[in-house]
Amino acid sequence: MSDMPGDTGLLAGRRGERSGAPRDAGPAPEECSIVTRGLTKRFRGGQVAVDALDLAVPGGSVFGFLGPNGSGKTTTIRMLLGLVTPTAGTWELLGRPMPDGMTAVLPRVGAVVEGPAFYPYLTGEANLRRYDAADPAADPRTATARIGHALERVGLTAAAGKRYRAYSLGMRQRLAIAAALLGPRELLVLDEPTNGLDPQGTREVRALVREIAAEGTTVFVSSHLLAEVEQMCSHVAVMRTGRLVAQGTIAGLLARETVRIRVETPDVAGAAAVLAAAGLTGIRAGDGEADAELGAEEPERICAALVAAGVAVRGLGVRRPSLEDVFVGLTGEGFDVDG
Ligand SMILES: Nc1ncnc2c1ncn2[C@@H]1O[C@H](COP(=O)(O)OP(=O)(O)OP(=O)(O)O)[C@@H](O)[C@H]1O
Repeated sequence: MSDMPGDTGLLAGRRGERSGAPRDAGPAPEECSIVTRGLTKRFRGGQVAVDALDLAVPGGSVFGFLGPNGSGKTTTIRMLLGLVTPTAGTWELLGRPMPDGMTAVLPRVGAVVEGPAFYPYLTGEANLRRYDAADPAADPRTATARIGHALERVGLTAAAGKRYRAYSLGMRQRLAIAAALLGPRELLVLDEPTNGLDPQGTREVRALVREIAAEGTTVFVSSHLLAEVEQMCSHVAVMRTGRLVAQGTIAGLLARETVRIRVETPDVAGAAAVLAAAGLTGIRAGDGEADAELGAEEPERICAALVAAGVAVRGLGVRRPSLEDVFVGLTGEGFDVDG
């Protein structure tokens, strides 16, 4: 998704405070499915759950809304959908200012926010039929086709006649997504869709999210799992205690970090000299290994230079930064990947 608007990592908050912060303003608001400005929620008792949030979710993106438990993700999603009233700030969904545009926009938005209430003794299909019948905008004459299509979209056609209680956790979550997809949706909002799922269920949901996005629906998905967001999303925003730490494309955020080359060798001094001669910087000579910032240099050229210089190479590796490295760099602390 390299043609996304704003294909650079963005620092959140007041730009320019941090030296070297990109000054890219991000995607234009009219290209965004979700825009928030200064969105804030202070609960009674004074706790600020979401603090002056500025989000820009480009249309067509799979946008990961990442943060540890309690960082304000669910509260944000509930504000976006009109389930919680913000204390301050404004927001737009699909180009319409909220909450005024709610009635017009919400039919174009699918959401799985709380665990959906499905009847265990009904089949998946019958449960969807109940959901569909409860929607006053849904034409009952086309219900069967709509339900069939939703089941097909989430890969549950073969299991449509099974009772919900016999569904695996992954199938249950896929049924919840099917319920959110009963109408044609331009935006799908999922709050921690893989929470509590086993690895198989997680894979199913991840694949489904990618498919839905490939069909053109913008997906806004919250998660406390870094690796999951890295695998599933084109964009990410990171929350920490109610505040936005960073947002942008994953590629853009990763590009901020340095790729390093590491040489395992008994001749550390010789290796360091070759790395320096190749013009690499940030050289570190350790116990049995030397490493340096690779920059735009090609690892195979470094390998050839080491061999040509007679340096005995036991191992050679290129370390590409992970999203976690980015967050450590941005926040100065680690991210609890397991929540
Ligand atoms: N109704 C409420 N009244 C008071 N405080 C609340 C309320 N709802 C949430 N909070 C608090 O606001 C903060 C943010 O909670 P929120 O549920 O939005 O975080 P989250 O990132 O979605 O975490 P989780 O994944 O655990 O739901 C938390 O400290 C939470 O205790």
